[in-house]
Amino acid sequence: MRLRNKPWAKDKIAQYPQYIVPNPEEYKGKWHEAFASDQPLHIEVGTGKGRFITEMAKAHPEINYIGIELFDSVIVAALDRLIEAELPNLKLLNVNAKDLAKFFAKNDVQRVYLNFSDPWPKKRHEKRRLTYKDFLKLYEEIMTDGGEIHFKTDNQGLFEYSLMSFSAYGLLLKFISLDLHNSDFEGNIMTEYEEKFSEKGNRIYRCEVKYQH
Ligand SMILES: C[S@@+](CC[C@H](N)C(=O)[O-])C[C@H]1O[C@@H](n2cnc3c(N)ncnc32)[C@H](O)[C@@H]1O
Repeated sequence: MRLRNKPWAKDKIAQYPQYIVPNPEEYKGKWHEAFASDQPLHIEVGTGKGRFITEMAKAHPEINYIGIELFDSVIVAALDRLIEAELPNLKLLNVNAKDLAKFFAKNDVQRVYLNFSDPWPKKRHEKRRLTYKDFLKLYEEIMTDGGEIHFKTDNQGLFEYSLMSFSAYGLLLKFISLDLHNSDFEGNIMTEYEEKFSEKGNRIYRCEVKYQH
């Protein structure tokens, strides 16, 4: 079933401007004002129902987090988690990642998380993949020099494509696991999709890459 934006979700989102920022362009270059703290900022692009970003914010109060999700009918589930957890270091944006440069300036962000991004397997949809070169350029435009992308997926085709895309862009590979759940990687936080796919027996791939300037 295709997820669409829903009026009931819009109404709910409008009630919580302290959690789902209604005017993110106003914080471009000054996100510390939105958080009232100058901590590093990590964002998750395609946050879905928000389990990963909420648990990360609980585990790392010294980092500020923003979860970015296109569909309001999905982000309301992340909003419910945030209302429950009342975390001062987490905010959500109901926007399209292709507009990231409208909301973030160079040096605003230290790290981008991509978890179980939609694979868009058809070649003609390559530009929609969140690891396509145009997105890598966009992340570079909003990150500090040496900023990192942490990426995980169960989709072997998307993982292989992304490794090639990272390499072609000149990103430095810092970490790779071809079977995350059978590795000694510590501190993994499961996303909703990760739980679903690993219960089916799918292998989880993970890598960390770094911009070199
Ligand atoms: C397959 S789901 C994974 C959700 C979550 N990260 C997880 O692992 O459970 C991918 C999510 O990314 C969102 N998404 C895809 N393209 C996006 C874009 N351009 N901007 C914002 N969100 C996007 C989708 O709406 C969807 O909720």
